[in-house]
Order: sequence, then C-alpha cells, then structure tokens
Amino acid sequence: MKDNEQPIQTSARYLAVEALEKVLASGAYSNLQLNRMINHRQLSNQDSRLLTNIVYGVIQHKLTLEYWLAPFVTGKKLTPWVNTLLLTALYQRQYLDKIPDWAILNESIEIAKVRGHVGIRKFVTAILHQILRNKLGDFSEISDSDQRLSVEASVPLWLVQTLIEQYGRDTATNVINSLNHPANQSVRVNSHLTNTSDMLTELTEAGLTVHRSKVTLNALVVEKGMLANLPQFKDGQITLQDESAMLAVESMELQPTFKVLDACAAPGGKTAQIASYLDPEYGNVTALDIHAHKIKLIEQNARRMHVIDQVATKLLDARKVDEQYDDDSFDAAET
Ligand SMILES: C[S@@+](CC[C@H](N)C(=O)[O-])C[C@H]1O[C@@H](n2cnc3c(N)ncnc32)[C@H](O)[C@@H]1O
Repeated sequence: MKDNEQPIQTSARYLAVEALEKVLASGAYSNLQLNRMINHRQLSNQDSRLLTNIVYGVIQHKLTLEYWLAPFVTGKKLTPWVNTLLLTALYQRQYLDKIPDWAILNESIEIAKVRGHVGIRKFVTAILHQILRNKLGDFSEISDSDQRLSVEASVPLWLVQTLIEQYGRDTATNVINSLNHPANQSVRVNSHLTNTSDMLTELTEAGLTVHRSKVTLNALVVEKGMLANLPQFKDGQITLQDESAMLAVESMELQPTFKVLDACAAPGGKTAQIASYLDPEYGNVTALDIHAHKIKLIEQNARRMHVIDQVATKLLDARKVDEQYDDDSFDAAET
C-alpha cells in the first residue's frame, strides 16, 4: 500500500463483504449493520453509498448471483466469506455500470490477500478471471418455469409457487418481476389545503416531471425532481408517501368520529393520512412507537401536515396495548 492510499480494510468493498457475512450467516439486520459500519468507521459519502449499494444489491439479487457463480465453483468447497466476496464482485460487474472490471478485480484480489492465505488469493484470482472472460449463464437454460422465475427475479422458489397458486401465473409473474423495479416516488396531496390538479400544475411549473397516480386519486407520481426542499412540501401541501401505503389507509373506510390506533406509527406517514379523515372535535388517532426519539418524528410530520390536533402520540410497546387501553377504546386500527 502506498502512503496516500486507503487501507483495504476500510474500503467500501471490504466492509461490504464483512457486513454481508453477518447478514447472510448470522441473520444480522442489514440496515443496523450498515448504520453501525458507516458511523463507526466515519465513511465518506461516496464510500457509504457504494457500501450500501453493494450490501442491498447482493441481498436483493442473491439467487441470481448464485446461479451465475455456480458453474465457476462447481465441486469446490468455498468458505462463506470467499463465496460472499465472489458474489459482491459479480454484483458490481452485472449491476453497477460505472465500475470498471479492473477495479473489481484488483480490489477483490486485494481483499482475498488480506483475509486469506496465498491459496485463497490464487483461487479468487483464477475464478474472477474466468468470470470476466466467460459468458454468464442464460436464464433460458433453466427448463422448469417456476425455478426460472425464482432465479431471474431472485425470489425464493416457495414464494414463487405460493404466489402462482394464489394469483395464477400471469399476475404472479407481474408481481414478482415488479419487485426488482425501483418503486415510484409518490406524494400524497393534502386535500384540506389544495387539490391534485392544482398541485400537478404547480409541481410541473417548478420543473418536476409528475403525473397522476393510477391507483389513488390523492397522489401524484414524481418521475424526476427533488421534493424535500419545495415550499409545497415544507408547508404540508404534499408529503412523500408510497402509493401502496396510501391504499392501506384508504381501505380502512374511516369516519370523522373514529378513534383509531396506529400501533407502530413512526415516522407517521400513515398517522397523518389517518388523521386527515378525522374531525378533531370527535375523532383522533393514537400513534404509538416503541422508540422515544421516533415519537418526535410523528409529531413533526403531523404538525407539518396540519393534523396535529387529531393526533395523540404515546411511547408504548404495541404488545402492551391491552394493559393500557380498554377493549372499546378504538374503532379502527392500523399496524
Ligand atoms: C415501518 S415503520 C412504520 C411506518 C409507519 N406506519 C408509516 O406509515 O410511516 C415501523 C415502526 O414500528 C416501530 N415499532 C417496532 N416494534 C414496535 C412495537 N413493539 N411497538 C411499537 N412500535 C414498534 C418502529 O420503531 C418503527 O418506527
């Protein structure tokens, strides 16, 4: 290592292998693992982004990556970290456009050198060269259609089969394939302050590419543009919320007089939406969260969306609701 170079043990790729080992082998929560690493190691924004991208990307595409890796390692017994290292290399090659092959190769070999003995380094070098030189497996080679869908979308076979049983092959295939498409960024329009048509015009004039939601009347889908700094966001005329999350609240058929329990509420996206149906004189939503610092987020959100009068927050483990409230305390509940 030259003086001005970063030690490999602090690099995003090295840490990605470490994080993935903990997640895949010991069942650690990926988000907590990443937060811990980013905070403890004080990673730069660029390294944090690459680390996060590799960790979530390998988890998301694991079955596909394993399918591609299998022919190169058939009959070889891999230690878990070597297997993980090869998956991270494959992920970068297949899914990250901006990383050149030489960078993937050099850094993966360097990690193998630091973590393993000379035999492992040579093994990793040989496998990576083969991967970079050869074509990867084609999904059309998988004859069983359920198995093919499972590998291509990286969804476990049992889940593919359950979805097909429950919804039929066409719908299940659409649902499964949609899992790997980035979710639409959407906003809920605060109908007490404005309406969807006016907001569509305002956001378009502000330079965003926006269209109406196909699934709910009060939402707009934002294809391009940043929302968090817009005055419409700061004033609570719009809020960032997933369309599917909005549908959950719409399906509750809330009445203005309802008393509603939101059991796991922070940061309060649904709490604010529930509150928007309620008349503060008669109805309200009790928003619980188990973490004290998250209670503030619910309140900030409710205040920004002008529904704080309908919201009562409480620091409480939802499993203890029965001890604190009577059976008839609530007309509806969201968890
Ligand atoms: C996915 S978030 C909820 C998102 C929220 N419904 C919304 O629409 O914005 C889950 C929340 O549940 C909280 N939580 C987890 N276990 C809990 C428990 N036993 N009791 C209360 N809150 C809990 C977490 O702290 C977290 O803030």
